[in-house]
This record gives sequence, structure tokens and C-alpha cells, in this order.
Amino acid sequence: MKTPVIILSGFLGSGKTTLLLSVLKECSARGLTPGILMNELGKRDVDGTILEEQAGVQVQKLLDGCVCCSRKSELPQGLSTLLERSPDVIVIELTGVADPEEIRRTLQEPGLAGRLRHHYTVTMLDAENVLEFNSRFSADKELVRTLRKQIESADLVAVNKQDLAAPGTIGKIESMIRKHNPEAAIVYTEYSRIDLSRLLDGVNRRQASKAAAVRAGAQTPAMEELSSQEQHRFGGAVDPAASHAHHLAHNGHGGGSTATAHAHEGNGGHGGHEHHDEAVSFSKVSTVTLTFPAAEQSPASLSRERLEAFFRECGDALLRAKGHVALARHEPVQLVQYAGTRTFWETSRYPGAPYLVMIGLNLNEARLKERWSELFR
Ligand SMILES: Nc1nc2c(ncn2[C@@H]2O[C@H](COP(=O)(O)OP(=O)(O)OP(=O)(O)O)[C@@H](O)[C@H]2O)c(=O)[nH]1
Repeated sequence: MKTPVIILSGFLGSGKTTLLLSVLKECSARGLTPGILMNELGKRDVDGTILEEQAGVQVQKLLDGCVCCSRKSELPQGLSTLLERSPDVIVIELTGVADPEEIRRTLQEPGLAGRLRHHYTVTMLDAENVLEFNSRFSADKELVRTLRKQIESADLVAVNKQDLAAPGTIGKIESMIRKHNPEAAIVYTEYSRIDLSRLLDGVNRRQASKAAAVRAGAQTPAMEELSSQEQHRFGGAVDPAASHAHHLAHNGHGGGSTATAHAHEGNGGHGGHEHHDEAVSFSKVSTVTLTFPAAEQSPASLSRERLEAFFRECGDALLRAKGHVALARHEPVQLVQYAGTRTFWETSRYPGAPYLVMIGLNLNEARLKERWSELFR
């Protein structure tokens, strides 16, 4: 029996992890065992920690790069590791700059095609900001193209953050989605609350299906049938030419001809991963991880206001920030999330050393680190 795979896609901060948390709850209510694969651009795993903390699940993590390009060769191994745990369904949360179509192609590779089937792709959109992306990212054509592909390859587009959207924008967003994807279902959500039967209907418990198959004296044909329907719906087998074109495109734009350009972590973040020489990349998105000085070296320490001003100072270059931060006045450690120009705060139970991951376009790492250290003077 092939294991169904759900792909969660969408730009940075659009609500993928929020959706994943409700998918996990629903899996639990349905008695399903999920396998989670989470990909992060940065070296630190903020979202995986949230899932482990809030949903108590084990997460297979692929950090420090994107599984649609620089970390692509690690995806099959990550999926195989998950399959060893015999999950009923696998959910892949992509980075905000991943092309879900590349993941679908990987699922069709020999070695995986017989064990996995694509079940559903959901793309989350940030209703407050999505209409500005084309002009905001006009200098990074590959990023614009990837965001378009996220919409094109979705079975369901969730226009999230309705509470923050300006009146009158919804019609424009819907027209934009329809231009790129005439068939996808569209839903309008707050905090990624969607009808999860769309995603989970057709996902069965392995044990239950096995028993049914034994009773029927046959394999479970329904699953295999769905798989071929899916293949038909999405154009059948992998088109090697299309795949090749994608990689040429990766190579040809944005000046990023090496893997380090896509999710480059300053400070040699990609060292030690031998596949990088052959990987290609496209976007100018990069990450920088900021750490905290020891408490005794930072008597003035950090406040929420100063940190929010620090984010604002980065301007349009900053796309996303997240981390567990230690603040002044003995406040408990905070999970801070900067997404779409807003900052969200939550008390964190993260027990490790505090840190902050900054994700942006052409981030100036040296300048960022200098300004960061000034916050503690
Ligand atoms: N106001 C508001 N905030 C939301 C909504 N959905 C999600 N958020 C918040 O937006 C922030 C980012 O949400 P995530 O679910 O982490 O987004 P993501 O797409 O997983 O982010 P990355 O993995 O970094 O790309 C979090 O602080 C969420 O609580 C919404 O509908 N309204």
C-alpha cells in the first residue's frame, strides 16, 4: 500500500505550521499516525520545536536549505526514514520559497514511486501581503516565479490571515489565484482553520486497511486506483525535460549559481554538505542566525520594543524572523515571530540557549550582527 503524502506550501509566515498543528490534531482524532517532514531554510529548527512541544510528535527535519533545490538530494532519504515508522500519512511542510512541483517529481522517482503517492497539495497565502509580492520582489525574478508555482500546483489555496486583510482585497486575490490556477479549491481562513476532511478523507489507517485487504483476500485497490487518478490529474509521469528546464532556470537567474545563494547562512552555513557542489539554486533569499550574549555581558539587555524596531530597521529586506528570545526584566523566554511586517509574541518553553533566525533578501550579515550587538549595549 502506498503511503499518501500531503504537501504544505506557501510563502514565509503564511500559516503552514499553524495548519500543520491542526492537521496533527485531526490525525489524532481519526486515529491516524502521521509522519512529519519539516524543511527549514535556517540552521535552527523553530517550527519543529513548536510541533514537538505543542503536538508531541517526532519530526523528521531537513534544515539549512530547501528540499526543492539545495537539499533536494536529501529528500528521498528523509522520506525513507519516515517510512520505516510506517505512518498512515506523510505531511511535508516546505520552506516558504520552495516549489511544490519539485517535491511531487521527487515522489515519482524510482525507489519512492512504489511506496508513496501524492495525495494533496495545500498552498497558504498571506491575505494581507500577497498582492504586493510581485512588486516587492521584482528584483528576484525566481522568487516571484516560485511563488506563482506554489499557486499553480495547489489542489487547495487557503487565503489565510483574513483578520489582517484590508477590505476589498479578497476579490483581487481570488482573480490572481484564478489567473494561475483555474481549478484549485479556494478557501478563506483565519489561523489556517480549514475543513480538514478535504485533506484527510481518503487517508486510511494502515492496520485497518491491511485487515480489510486480508478479509477481501486482496491488496487494497482503492489506494492504488487513487494513485493512478492522481497521476492522470497531474499529467502522468515525470517529464525529464521539464525538470531539466527547471534546473536551468535555477541556474540562470538571480546570480545564484551555487546552492549557497538560496538559503545561504552567513558564516559558511553550508559547509560540510558534499552534495552542494552539484546543487543549484536561484533566489536571493538567505538566513542569518543571531545568538545572545551571556547574561552577565548584557546588563541593558533586550526589550520587545527594541527588537521590533530592529525588525523595522531591516525594511523590505527582512522577510521573516523567528526564534526564542531572552528579554529584559526577567520576562519568560518568548517565541517571537516576525511575518509580513507584523511581530507576534508567545511565551516559550524552549529550554535551550536563545537565538533568532532572520530570513531575508540579500541580508547584510556583518551589518546585521553589528546592529544586533548594539541592542545589548
Ligand atoms: N493574525 C493572524 N496571525 C496568523 C494567522 N495565521 C497564522 N498567524 C501567525 O503568523 C505567524 C506565522 O505563522 P506560521 O504558521 O508559523 O507560518 P509558516 O508559513 O509556517 O512560516 P514559515 O515556516 O516560517 O514559512 C505565527 O505567529 C502565527 O500565529 C492568521 O490567520 N491571523
